[in-house]
Amino acid sequence: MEGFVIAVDRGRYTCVLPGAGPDAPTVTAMRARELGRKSVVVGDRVGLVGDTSGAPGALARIVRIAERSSVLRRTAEDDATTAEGRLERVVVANADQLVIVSALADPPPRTGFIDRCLVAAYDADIEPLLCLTKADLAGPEAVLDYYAELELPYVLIRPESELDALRSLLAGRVSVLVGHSGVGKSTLVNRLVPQADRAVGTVSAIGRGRHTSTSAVALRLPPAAGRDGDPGWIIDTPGVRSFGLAHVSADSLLHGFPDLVEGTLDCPANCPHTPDEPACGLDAWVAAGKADPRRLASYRRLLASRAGESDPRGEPEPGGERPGHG
Ligand SMILES: Nc1nc2c(ncn2[C@@H]2O[C@H](COP(=O)(O)OP(=O)(O)OP(=O)(O)O)[C@@H](O)[C@H]2O)c(=O)[nH]1
Ligand SMILES: [Zn+2]
Repeated sequence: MEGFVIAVDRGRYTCVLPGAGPDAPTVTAMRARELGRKSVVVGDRVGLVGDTSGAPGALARIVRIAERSSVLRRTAEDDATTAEGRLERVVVANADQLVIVSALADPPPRTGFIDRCLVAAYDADIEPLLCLTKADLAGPEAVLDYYAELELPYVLIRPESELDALRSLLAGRVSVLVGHSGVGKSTLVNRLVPQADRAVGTVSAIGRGRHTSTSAVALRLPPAAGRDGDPGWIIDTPGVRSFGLAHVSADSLLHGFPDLVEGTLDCPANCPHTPDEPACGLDAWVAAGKADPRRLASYRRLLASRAGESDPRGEPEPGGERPGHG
């Protein structure tokens, strides 16, 4: 039997069988020994044997993991020079889209976080979608201006707005949602999947027990009125507050900044693109108005945090870096 892993909890994997309807029971499985050290994560397509009836107490075994079409990874820290920094985790397998949820106000948008997510998305070969919430509180102009050079798809969310545009972007695909605490991600998940019942306004899981649902969960989207076909799946990732990028090479980091790529064509071979490299073409590129200087600053901040030079947590940026303030 083929299964799709929708949740992982202490060595037990919850799977759904493709073709089984939304009301079919889920199958609980454990890993078979023959899998060795290979980890099974949410989004994996697996081969199941044993009792796949989904009856209470039934336990199936995962004997095979299908080749993954994409792998979203994160590292605990950014610093590629330390063992802790290199500790790499697969967050989700086989996602098609990374939905970066950012509030337009309360909390204000952090383009440093969004840039980090974009690097992770391009690195994983997952399409990004910018989901700007709390559009009732502030306009999107400053954020959109910052990303003007990128063809970054986006949707705006207000409390009373229809979610049709978002639903059509989610249809038929597996989308992972990431966002900082308080941006309205749980509110959005509950609107998209009313039966999900995700906790809203819980402030943050930080400081609580580690077991307070910090692992990823895949939720089946309900059929949308007037639309046929698979409505898709969303994967909520309550535990992912940031993406450490130590596993991403300096060159791959640049893929998160497509507006800067052309500016490196005249760089010397093996240019580190750092501010202390006088021959780096990026300074001239920005000086010539070909890209926004804030974009280069953000790229170099990520480069530096990877090299262990600055704030290794890479959490929010220093004040004044917000769009429209730089
Ligand atoms: N004005 C406004 N407030 C919103 C909107 N969406 C969510 N909120 C409020 O923002 C607060 C945080 O929302 P949550 O959904 O809990 O945010 P979260 O991103 O899930 O954060 P955690 O619960 O910490 O994971 C709540 O008080 C929501 O009612 C919105 O579109 N507009
Ligand atoms: Zn360079």
